[in-house]
Amino acid sequence: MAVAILSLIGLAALVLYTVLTCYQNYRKCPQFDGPFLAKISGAWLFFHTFSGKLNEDNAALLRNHGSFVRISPDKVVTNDPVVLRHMSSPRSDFRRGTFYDAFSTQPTLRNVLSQKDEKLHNSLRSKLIRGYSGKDLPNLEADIDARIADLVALIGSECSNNKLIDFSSFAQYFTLDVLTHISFSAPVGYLTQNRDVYSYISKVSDFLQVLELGANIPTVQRILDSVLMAPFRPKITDADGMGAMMGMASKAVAFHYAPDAKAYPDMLGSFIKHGLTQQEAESEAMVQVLGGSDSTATAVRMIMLYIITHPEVYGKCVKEIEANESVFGDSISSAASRQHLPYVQACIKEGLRIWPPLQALNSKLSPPGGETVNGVFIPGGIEVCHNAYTTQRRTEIYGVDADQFRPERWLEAAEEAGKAHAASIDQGLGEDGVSVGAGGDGKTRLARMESTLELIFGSGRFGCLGRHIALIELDKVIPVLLRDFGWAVADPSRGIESKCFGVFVQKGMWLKATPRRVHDKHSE
Ligand code: HEM
Repeated sequence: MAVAILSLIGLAALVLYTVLTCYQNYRKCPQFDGPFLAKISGAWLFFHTFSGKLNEDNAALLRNHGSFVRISPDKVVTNDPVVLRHMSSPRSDFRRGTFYDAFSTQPTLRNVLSQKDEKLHNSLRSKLIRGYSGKDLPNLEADIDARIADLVALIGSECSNNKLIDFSSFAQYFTLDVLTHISFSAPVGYLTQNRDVYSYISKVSDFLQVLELGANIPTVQRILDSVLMAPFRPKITDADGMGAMMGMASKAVAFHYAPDAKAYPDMLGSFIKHGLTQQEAESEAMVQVLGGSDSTATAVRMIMLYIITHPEVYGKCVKEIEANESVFGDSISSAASRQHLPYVQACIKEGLRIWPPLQALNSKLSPPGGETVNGVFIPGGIEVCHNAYTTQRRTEIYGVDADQFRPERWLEAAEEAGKAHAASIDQGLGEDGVSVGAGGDGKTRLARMESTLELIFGSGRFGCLGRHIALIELDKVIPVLLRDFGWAVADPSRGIESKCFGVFVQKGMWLKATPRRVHDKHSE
């Protein structure tokens, strides 16, 4: 009897505690609407992150509830460009949210992506900026050309064996080889070996789901950072996966820091020149690979997929490239692509818009007293997250057909603004690497579209450092692939399998390629 009474009291206490916690959670920002479960606990966000389609679920909520929706007790998601730009602007009191805690390769060592202290972040950024902006990389384009030549040679050899191409893998082989080449002067050779070296891609794909759960749910991150999890963390001695890639980066760093090492004209060489320590360099090397390979691979895949599945668009691209054949060599420079291929450039922009390659929450924390931004009061201590999918489909910015892939919108807006064609989106990066987007207020439709598109790379003091490199890759590789091969989706009933864990895990993009041009392999 006594046991039964004690159990009942215990149960009642538990119920009371749960109810009080849920009520306290609810009170944090009751003014924002959202699913009931999200207002009282982190469960909604946990399950929707786990599902691999949080981006779409948040998009559906934003379509129903307006520009702010609550997705956990202290998190709201938005697609308001004014708010997004404000939070990252140099003088804003918003800070990085808990999201960024997940991106340290070791719990105690912060890198540029995970550093939340503003001063330390600024100082780190200033040491990295010349490497990322390409200013210290005299061979940047030539190195990318060499890897494009490998990609073309690989596709050519698969064609001659009459094989279908798994373009989802090839796109990532390409971006991994480019990044390891320009970062450490040592491409891994994914393309030449035509295989997932270190099983990096397959293992990291599984790891991304855990990474995203940690980024979105602080309790999960605390568990991942605990000593209990230490044995399961990637180590540089691992034979495969992320650990093996860290091992490779660590060797490259040691090589660069050796007492008798020469000054290499690569990103690591630039970081050393600007004062990065060896330990910091190891951590930054992994940010480059993790931050830059999946995102750019998704961009290459989706831009290609949208072009080749829109016959009229595809035809116009090929016509434009053929008309300019005489100005290109085997490779196509970024400048030539931007100057001579306005329609292809519009396709690149439209592809990045319709499918932003990174759709993570990138939460920013409101200042202690709260702040009113664009007419909305955000209480203190609330994390404001981004939904890139719907930001890039805002009809008042892109037009009523914003849900459609229609590259012409960029050329029409440019004509309206009295320009020959829409500029590349790589135009707004200041000397210090802080984006200087116009904001769009009172500007032409083109300026509003461009400054909104820029948000796919973040903005202001947190804007993507690798944007310039990613855009050069796209300027070059998309026209070369369209010039050198004819493309068709192998199974029209299936395009690509995609899961979103902030970055996309994409598989099964089977294409049929047909050579259109005889070319020599022109690598290195
Ligand atoms: C199309 C490709 C890419 C997209 C869409 C993209 C997007 C982004 C976004 C949204 C952020 C976070 C912004 C924020 O926190 O608010 C970011 C940060 C970052 N990205 Fe990229 N990125 C791309 C390619 C790359 C590449 C190729 C590299 C490396 C070469 C790279 C390196 C970085 C770094 C280092 C940061 C952290 C910057 C900082 O904290 O100051 N990214 N990127």
